[in-house]
Amino acid sequence: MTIKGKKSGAAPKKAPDAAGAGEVAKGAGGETHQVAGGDVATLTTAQGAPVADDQNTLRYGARGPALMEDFHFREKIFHFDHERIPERVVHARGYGAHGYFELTDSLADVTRADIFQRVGERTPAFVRFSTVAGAKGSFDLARDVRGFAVKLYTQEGNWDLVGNNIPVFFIQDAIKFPDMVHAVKPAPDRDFPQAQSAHDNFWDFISLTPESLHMIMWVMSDRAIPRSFRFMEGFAVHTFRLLDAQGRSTFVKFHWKPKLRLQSVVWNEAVKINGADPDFHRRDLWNAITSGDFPEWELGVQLFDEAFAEKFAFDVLDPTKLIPEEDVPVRIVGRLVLNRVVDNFFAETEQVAFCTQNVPPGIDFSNDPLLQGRNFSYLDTQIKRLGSPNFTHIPINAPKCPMAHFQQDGHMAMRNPIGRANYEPNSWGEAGGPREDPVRGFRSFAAEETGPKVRLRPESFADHYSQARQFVISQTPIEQKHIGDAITFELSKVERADIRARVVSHLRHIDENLAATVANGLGLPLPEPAKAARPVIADLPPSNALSIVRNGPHSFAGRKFGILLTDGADAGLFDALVTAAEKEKAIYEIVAPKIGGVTLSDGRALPAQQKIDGGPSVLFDAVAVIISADGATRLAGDAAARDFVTDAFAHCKFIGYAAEAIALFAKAGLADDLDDGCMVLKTDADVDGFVTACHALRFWDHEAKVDLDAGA
Ligand code: HEM
Repeated sequence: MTIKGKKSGAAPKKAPDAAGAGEVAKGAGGETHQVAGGDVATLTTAQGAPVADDQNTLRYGARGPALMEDFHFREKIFHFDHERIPERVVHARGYGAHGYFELTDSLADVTRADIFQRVGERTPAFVRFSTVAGAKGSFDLARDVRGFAVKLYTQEGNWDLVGNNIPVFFIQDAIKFPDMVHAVKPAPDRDFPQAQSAHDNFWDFISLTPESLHMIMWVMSDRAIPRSFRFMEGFAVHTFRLLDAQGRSTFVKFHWKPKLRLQSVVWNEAVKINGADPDFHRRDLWNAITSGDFPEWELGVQLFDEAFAEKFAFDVLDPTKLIPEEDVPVRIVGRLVLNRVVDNFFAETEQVAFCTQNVPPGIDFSNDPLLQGRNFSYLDTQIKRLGSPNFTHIPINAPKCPMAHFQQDGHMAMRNPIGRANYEPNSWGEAGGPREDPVRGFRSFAAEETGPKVRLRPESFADHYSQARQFVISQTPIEQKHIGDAITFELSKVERADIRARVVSHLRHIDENLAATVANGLGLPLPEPAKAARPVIADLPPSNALSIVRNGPHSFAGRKFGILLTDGADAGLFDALVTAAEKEKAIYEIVAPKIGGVTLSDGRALPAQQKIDGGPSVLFDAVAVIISADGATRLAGDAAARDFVTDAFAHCKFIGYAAEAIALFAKAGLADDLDDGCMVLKTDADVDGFVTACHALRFWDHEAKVDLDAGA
């Protein structure tokens, strides 16, 4: 059959490109052709052949069928069809950045690890933060543990500190990990709820796994809804070993402490942030780094020996227990600075592969059964996820130190050993490739182990409640209230009443007030206490290090003001606020009725960063409402503007306002509630006072005035 049509490849007419990319031409169908030339590169196929037309498939006649001969189309579509790889089975949603670790205090006395020898030396680092349960496309403010995985490219091999923002874990033995993860992920029949633990399966598992109760207290606290990655701690959780040149061992727990100190949001706010900006945490990290405000953490170590381990009330191999900082102080030995965003999300953040077994000489494992299982799991899952054992060839995973080995071939091998010898021992002398190094090489701690081969949980792991209790009593009253609210909320989503009651039966061992609050919030008779495997140690002292509020920021640096402006807003007040904010190293965004901005009282035009309905107050740490009388009257009729102030109030944020704003507060129902957390701004001194007040985390008194949670 003959199909009539125009010849393909007729050159379109060119004109300068409005988008600034060379010349632009319109094709016969009106489609846009941007044309290479000057500094603009030529588009090619993956084989390097220059492409003439990327808008039209090759076809027989303008309206005829596509031709199989079109290698450019086939290559482009086939590659697109294969773009996806499996997401991580846990921690699927994550965000990474580059930086460095700098040693500030040598650990040469206890370890031969090269990274800990020379004060002032910098080691390149890559960090990936994540949520655990949600899919890759879920939202940032899920109530969840945050992953805090650090890859340190040391001169003696990559060291991965694959941690979380919580120092303990749900389970004591890795064999329970698939069950725990299945339970928290969406139910297999209905595939919901997404990125949430508030459902029957999760709480069923928890209620039958009392070892998880300590971790549960952390996850129900505000630790699980951090303000941003920049304001959270990181922990490697397990007890590791440091080994010196003689092979002597010191136990160690690793901590990351944020320079900006700790800050979280409140639950009602988290729920709204997820709607307003599901990328809240990743955007925050990206913006901080690209604006030069580099996030920073200190690396701390808790060092202890066998003698301490023997006398400690819990087993140091039990990952559901922490060692209070009051018992073993955290020694700061270095700092981690994130100073470069990725060039490409997939190439770096998605393809990075952390693994607990990646340790350099001088660092070693303990017998923690969770750690031992992790060492197996990560490598296995990454071969599946990245498709080949050669994922170590991907630049983000490759060591930055010299390396040589005889591993070869496999899918996507990028650098096979060169030369004739691909085995050892061999007779090829210097050309024979690498050899062992008994001095520099990795050596395991020569632990002497005895005992029968058994499946047996040690009795020293049997105390499930004492540290959970210690965590709760270490919180300030507002933080304790949040824990109660969170458990009540989560259990209110659990359909089976017996599961709700079983959870409360555990809480009775942790804190009777907490158990009573939750039971009351659920409308549940207080159940009998669960059968405890070990009596609770009720007199563990509170630890200040466990509270966020007690470790909150000392300034407003790195935090964000939302400044609501209208036309005619007081220019002097605005300038004073900006000056104070900049002095504080704070960030601010202008929120206005129109994204085009406002005209201030002195006639100056200012663009806005947010339109009022796209910039709710949940996106800010504190707000200022600098609006004219006319603006206040107009905004009083706008639901988004009213929400801006009522939410800021309900979420205990400091509010600074121009006197003219009162009409908006009145309409929002707040006029009678304005208290010390709401400051009228008239003078520069008022503005300074407001910014200083904002140093505190929140003005918690507001929470008593608003009914955020029916269970409270
Ligand atoms: C203290 C307990 C644990 C912590 C702190 C932890 C932490 C993490 C972190 C931070 C990630 C994300 C890494 C990244 O950003 O790519 C991750 C991923 C993962 N974890 Fe864990 N995890 C723990 C327990 C476990 C256990 C017990 C297992 C299995 C036995 C496990 C298996 C995995 C797997 C399979 C991945 C996905 C890795 C990948 O696809 O690259 N984790 N974990």
